[in-house]
Order: sequence, then C-alpha cells, then structure tokens
Amino acid sequence: MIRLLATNCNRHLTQQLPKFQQVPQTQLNGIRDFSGHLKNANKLLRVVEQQASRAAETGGKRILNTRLILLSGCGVTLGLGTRTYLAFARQAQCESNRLAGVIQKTLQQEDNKFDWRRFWSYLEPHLWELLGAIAAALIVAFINIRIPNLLGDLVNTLARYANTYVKDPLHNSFFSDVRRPASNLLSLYFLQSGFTFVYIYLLSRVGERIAAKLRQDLFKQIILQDISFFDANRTGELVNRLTADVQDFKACFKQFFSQGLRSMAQLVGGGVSLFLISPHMAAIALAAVPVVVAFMSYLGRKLRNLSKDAQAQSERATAVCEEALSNIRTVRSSACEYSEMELFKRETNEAARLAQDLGYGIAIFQGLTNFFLNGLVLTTLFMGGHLMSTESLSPGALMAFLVASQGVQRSLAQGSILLGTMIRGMTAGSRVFEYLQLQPKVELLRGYEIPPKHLNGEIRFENVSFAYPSRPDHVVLKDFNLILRPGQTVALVGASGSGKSTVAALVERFYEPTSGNIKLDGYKLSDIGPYWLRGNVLGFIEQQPILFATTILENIRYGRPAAKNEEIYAAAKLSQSHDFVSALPDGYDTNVGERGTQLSGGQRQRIAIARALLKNPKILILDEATSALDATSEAEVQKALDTAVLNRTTLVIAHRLSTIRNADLIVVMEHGRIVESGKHEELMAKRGLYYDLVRQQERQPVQEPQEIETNTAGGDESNFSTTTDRPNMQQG
Ligand SMILES: Nc1ncnc2c1ncn2[C@@H]1O[C@H](COP(=O)(O)OP(=O)(O)OP(=O)(O)O)[C@@H](O)[C@H]1O
Repeated sequence: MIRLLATNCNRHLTQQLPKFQQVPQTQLNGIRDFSGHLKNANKLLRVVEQQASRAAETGGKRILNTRLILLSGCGVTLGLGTRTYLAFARQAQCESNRLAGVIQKTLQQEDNKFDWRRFWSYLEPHLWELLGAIAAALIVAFINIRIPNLLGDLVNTLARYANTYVKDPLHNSFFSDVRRPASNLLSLYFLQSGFTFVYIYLLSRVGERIAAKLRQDLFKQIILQDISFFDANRTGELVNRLTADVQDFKACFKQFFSQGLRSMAQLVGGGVSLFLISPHMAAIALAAVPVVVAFMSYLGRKLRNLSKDAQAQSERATAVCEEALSNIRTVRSSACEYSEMELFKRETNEAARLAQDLGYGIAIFQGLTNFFLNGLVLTTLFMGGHLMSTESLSPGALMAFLVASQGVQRSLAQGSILLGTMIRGMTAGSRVFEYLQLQPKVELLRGYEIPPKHLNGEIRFENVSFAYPSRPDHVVLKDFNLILRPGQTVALVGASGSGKSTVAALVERFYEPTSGNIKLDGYKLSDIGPYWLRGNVLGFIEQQPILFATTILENIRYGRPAAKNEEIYAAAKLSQSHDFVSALPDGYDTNVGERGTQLSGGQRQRIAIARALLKNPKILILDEATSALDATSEAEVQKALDTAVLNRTTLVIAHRLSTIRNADLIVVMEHGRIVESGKHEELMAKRGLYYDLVRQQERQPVQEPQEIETNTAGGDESNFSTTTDRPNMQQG
C-alpha cells in the first residue's frame, strides 16, 4: 500500500517536473496556504526541499525522485491519513516543480553544451561563401597531398644525374628531363597560393560578419532583459561575454575552417598517399593512430572543463576592473585604490593559475604529440632505408613518403594546437549562446497603446503586493492601494527601505507585481506595451541621473530621439537649463564627459529634467530628484521641477519637506504599507506625523564621536561584499 501511494506520488511529481516553469509563484503560495494547517506535511516538505536542494547541487533528478519516493512513503507511515496525504502530495508536487526548476537551471549551467543548431543559424546566411572557402581549403589540401608525389618524381629524375658528370650542360638531356616534373610542381605551387588567398579571404569575411551579428544579437538580447536580470548579473561579466567570448569564438571559428579543415583533409589525403607509396611503412606508422585518438579525446574533455573554469574566472576579474573604473570617484574617495589593486591582482592571479593549468594540459598534449611524430620520421627513415637496401623502395618513393608523412605530421601538430583553440572557442560559444536564448518575461513591444485622446494619466494601485525576484521571500509591498488622479501631485514619504522607490519602479514596469493590479486610466499596466508606456507616458527623474559622454544637445535628445533642435531648446528652457548651457563656451555642443562628470550635480539634474520633459509625459516620477543636491542647486532644480509638474500627474518620492510642500496628497509609508495619508495641513494637525518621519531622516541626531577600533591586521568586520558575487576585498 505504502509502495503504491509512494509510486503514485512520485508519478505525479515526475509528470509535473517539465511544467514547473509555467506554475506561477502565486499558485504555489496558494497551495502552500491551503495546506498550511498540515504541519506534519510541511515538516516533511522542508525535508524534501533540503534533500532536493542537495540533489540539485549534485545535479541529479534521479536522487530527487528517489528521495521523494522515500519521503512520501514516510508521510504515509507517519499516519497522515488519506486527506492529509493527498494534500501533502499536491503540495509536494508543486514543491517538486519548483525544485525541478532549480535542478534544471543547475543542470543547464553545469551542462552548458554547445548549441549546434543555433550555430548553424549563424552559418546559414553565409553558406555559399563558406562552401567556397571550404572548397578552396580542400583544394589546397589536395594540392599539398599531390606535392610529395611530384617532388618524388623530381627527386627520381635528379637521382639519375646524381653521380653523372655533365660535360656540356647545354647539350645533355637534364633540362628536358627536369622541365616536366619541375613545371608540374611550379603550377601546383601557383595554384596552392591562389587558393590559399581565396579561402583565407572568404573565411575572414564570414568570421567577421558572424562575430558582428553575434555581438549585435547578444547586445539586443541583453538590453531587452528584465531589470531583474541586471540585478542578478554584473555589468563586467556581461561586457566580457560581448567582447572576449565573441572574440574567442570568432578566432576559433576561423582557425577551425582555415587550418583545421585543411589539416584534416591533409591528414586523410596524406594517409591515403602514404598507403599508395608504401603500404608496408604506412601500416606501421598508422598503427599508433587509435592510441593517439583515444588520448586526444580524453585530454580534450579534461581541457574543456579547465577552459570553462579559466574563462569564468577571467570574467570575474574583468568585472572587478570594470566596476572599479566605472565607479572611480567612489574608489578614490574611499581611498580604496590599493585594495582594488589587490582584489584585481587576486582575481587575475587565479585566472592566470587556471589558464596555466590549461596551458599545462595543452603542453603535455603537444609534447607527447611531437614525440610521437618525430618517432614517426625516425621509423620511416629506418624502415625506408631497410626497404631501399633490399631494393623494394626507390629513393624518390622514400622522399615522397617522408614529405607526405611530414605533411601528416604537420597536420597532427596543428591539430593539437587547434584542439586548445577549439576548446576555448566552443566554451566561449556556449557562453554566448546561453544568453542568446534568454527571453525576457516582459516583452518590450507587446501590449496595447492608449489613444492620446483617452490618455488622462490616472494611476491606480489595487491591492498590490510585491517581492523582488532576487529576494522572493522578502515582501516589499503588501496590499498596497493608491490612486494618483490626473494632474495631481502625490508625495511618498517614509523611512528608508519602506518601499517608496519600489512603487515608482512598478509604475515604470521595471518589475511586475506579485499580486494585485496597477492600472493606467483603467487599463491594466501589465497589458500596456512597456516601450510605449516609457517612451510616451512616463517621465522619470532619479536622484543621480546619468548622462552619456556626448553633447548636451544629444543628452537631452535622448528623451525623444526624433525631437527637433527647437523642441530641445524649449525643454531646456522649461527645465531652467537654457541659461547655464548658453553660457558654456560650446553651448549645447558641450561634451559632458563620462557620465556627465564635467557638469555640476544640479546642472546634470536639470539636463535630466529637460530630457524627461522633451517627451511631454502625462506622468512624472521624481525619485528623490533633489536630495543629492546642495541648498543652492536644490533651489534651482526645484524651480525647474515646479514648472515641470504643472498639469501632469506626478509621483514624488521625497526625503525633504521642500519637495512635498505643494503636493496635493502626502502618503506616509512604512514597511511597504500606507500608514497615513492626507494633505500637508491635515498631516500636520495629526501630531505632525509625517514631519516626524521626514525629520527623522533630515535631521539625524549628531552622534557623539566614538572611537573606532581599527584593526590593522584586517578582521572579519572590515570585509565586505556587495549584493552580487563581488569577491571579498580581504583574503580568506
Ligand atoms: N533590486 C532590488 N532587489 C532586491 N531587493 C531590493 C531591490 N531594491 C530594493 N530592494 C529592497 O526593497 C526594500 C524597499 O526598497 P526601496 O528602495 O523601495 O525603499 P525606499 O523607501 O525607496 O528607500 P530609500 O528612501 O532609502 O530610497 C528594501 O528592503 C530594499 O532592500
């Protein structure tokens, strides 16, 4: 009976495994709630979860299934009863779905195979050029196979004159004898160089075009990902895939087709001609080939793993470097240059160590290959000499055999070098393809657009709950309800971490609510096209806007790329930027430097406001737009904002009173919930509630200076790591 139930449960679980990804988290939560009273089942589930996570770590679905059979058996023996058991089975089923996803992901990462189908989709458009290159490379290989025979003919001709003293060179038959084999050889040399040019040129064209297309597609795929993807991946690592990995892949591709294909053809053709020249000697030479092939495939597998680790580590080192350089001001102001150097050193040393291991493996392989090949030459000479002494082989045939075997030798030697490149290239390729297949959950262009005449700019939050995908257990907003009426300014205040910016991020559709709805003019935000929404309805001004390293004109135009210059000047005037921009020597053509560092914070902010106003948005979101500024700049920017918000629905996330004084509604948030709301005066009347909250942040009590114990040896306390997997600054 137990067995039957356990098998039944397991069958359910196994059937559900592939469907996992379609089961929404809410459903899982629902089922969890439904059987929340089943404490015993829950206890068991925790065990299941632990076991399954361990199974995921070890990468085995089978282990999971076996454990589930055992555990469901346990569930029954514990006497949970049929109803309980069924609830348990259902819950376990969903849990297993979730865990199967974890396992699948783990397995995918582990078993990141090279996607040949996708590779083919990149090759296909260049098929004719590629076939041309392959044909030319094969012709070169064929010519290379023919050359030893013709050389043999020439040597045989020359050998006839080896011990002959030529009295009258003009009247002996040497030239007429030599002309034919020599001219045959010359025309082959000529053809060989012509076809070499053709295949190298064609391959380079195909390789470069594929690499460019790969980079474009990868960039497109990355830039279209959900914001949560960027929460989970570091910029340096992404850039590394776009640059180093595509580069490695391209280099491997070119080498494989230029040298690899030729070497392979030469190997086969050379082998055949060796047999034709002297089957005896060829049989002896080729006897060792199976050993070499077995050895090659064994080492190839080992080297591929090593290469994967080395590339991942090099990516980590790039990420450290990229992060430090792009945040150079923070690094400098924190006096962290030397620790960054140390960190980079550690990461690059580790990358070097792994790359050295890889080099070590390749070196062993090449050394052994060389030994094998040289042994082959010696054996040929030894055997050939013996056959010549018994007159079963001519000197020309020995020469041809030697040259042909050297061709084979070169091909094998090249093959061993190529193996290293291939390993790197295929690893890089699979890393590129891995990101190419990612699909964002929210498609940028999908969804409808509200006709302009129906667009009023009303936002409603209806029982919205939300947890960030990277921290699903930490609920940031709970049953959040809020209405922003058209043209109204609503200010969100509250302690740090209470969820204010999250509200703004949800309006921007950077994330999707876990439950509940957000509506724009009665339409569900989730049904509206995010691209249209952000490009036409919303203007977003953040605390520290980032400008691009180009002119002020282009930076403002970023808000609406099709805007005319006159519209840009108008937006600049509206944002109080026109005067200071005109006073600059190059005016609107002034280059603002990387991230706009050549402008002051207040100027940057006003340019960002101009950028947002350029699209004439119905809704403005100001996320602490003035909190990073000093009093003078704040006053200037506030003036710009006061003009900007007129006739627009505005959501202000505020830390300072000055920014919310004119708000139509002030909403006080605490732990993801609204605790108080009303007009400025109303809230003042209610014990100055929001003043307290805001003041709490505005006027932090001055702390008594405390002596900070410094630990020169570097204790654990001074270690830090960021949310992503940035390595720890300190050793250990
Ligand atoms: N990208 C993210 N991934 C995971 N958790 C996040 C993310 N962004 C914010 N959080 C968490 O969500 C909670 C609310 O953050 P939010 O930024 O909305 O607060 P806030 O009220 O705007 O704070 P502040 O006033 O300090 O800007 C915090 O606990 C924060 O740690």
